[in-house]
Amino acid sequence: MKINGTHYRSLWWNHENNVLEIIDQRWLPHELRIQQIARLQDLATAIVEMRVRGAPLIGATAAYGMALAMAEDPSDANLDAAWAYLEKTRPTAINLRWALDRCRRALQPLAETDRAEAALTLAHEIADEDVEVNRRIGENGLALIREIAARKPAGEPTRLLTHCNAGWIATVDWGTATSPMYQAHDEGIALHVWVDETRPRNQGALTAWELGSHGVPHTYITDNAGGHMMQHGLVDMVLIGTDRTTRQGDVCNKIGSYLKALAARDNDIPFYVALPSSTIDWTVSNGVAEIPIEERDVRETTHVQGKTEAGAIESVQLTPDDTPGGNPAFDVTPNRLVTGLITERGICPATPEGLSDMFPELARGVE
Ligand SMILES: CSC[C@@H](O)[C@@H](O)C(=O)COP(=O)(O)O
Repeated sequence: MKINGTHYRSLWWNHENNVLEIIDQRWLPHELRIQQIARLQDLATAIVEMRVRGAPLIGATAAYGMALAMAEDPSDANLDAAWAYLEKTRPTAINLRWALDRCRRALQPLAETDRAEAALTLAHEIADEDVEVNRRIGENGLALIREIAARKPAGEPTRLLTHCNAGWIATVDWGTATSPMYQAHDEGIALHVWVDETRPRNQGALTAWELGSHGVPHTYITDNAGGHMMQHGLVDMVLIGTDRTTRQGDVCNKIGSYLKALAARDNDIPFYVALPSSTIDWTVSNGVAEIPIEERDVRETTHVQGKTEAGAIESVQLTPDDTPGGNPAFDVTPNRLVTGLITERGICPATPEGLSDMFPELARGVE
């Protein structure tokens, strides 16, 4: 999507210097900083520190990590070592393992001399595919928004609520939850998006920045405001992304998503989740019992980063000195609270049958 009129992806390969370039998201929305990455270790740090973040982008970044590793040492031992090293960078988003498995499967049978080039080609392929898949998710979600918009009184916008940042910078381009929003806006449908701040890391500020750059009307609200907005008829649909979706349709996403699903159910508001099939973990069923939830540094809860009046980006402490903090980064919304899953192939119910009918060949992979 565009930043100040220039089209960007969230990461790209610099062919001149043979390095990966990323947007370092720690400084957004206040500063656009690009980082060049030439070493596997730096790429892993970028994932751990959330310079790159969002499930699909983590997957694409990891594929470039495998390419950097193969350029350094294409041996079998290093192929396995790079897989293991990258796999432990973040535990919840399954796109990470999906991309690493795909790379290892493709590279293992090749001669060592061919691996570096093949790994880079594959990383480009994974990145390009992500863009196309998200564009299609947008088309499928757009059909839903059109239906809701058609029922609205003239002059009233369709009001969506989103949580976290499932936007273009959480993917290679388009985003998952935001892709239908961008496409609806571009088609001329009047939209208004309620953007949850998403404490503790405030990914809502990233979503607000994205939507603002594209001209989509939106309002940044506190995480606690959503239920109130729903009770007052101000939300037509909740639309979020996911980091891991189980084979029965449970959805693991940024902490706080579950509470929005509960409020949506209580108010009879459709709750949709947008995802590429690479976010489905066919090996797990019960999300609450089986998905590992990342526990992040408590400093993310006790401190907050923002821009001072003088324009400097600074971190300040919110809590008394030495306050113990807890920071589970994701939660699971059980499938019974999910109205539907918007995928690149279409919209399906969040049920075992819904998913296996939509992706029979993937579902069969573990049966
Ligand atoms: C298209 S991204 C979907 C999810 O990855 C997104 O909603 C999310 O939870 C991101 O978490 P983050 O911790 O910022 O990587």
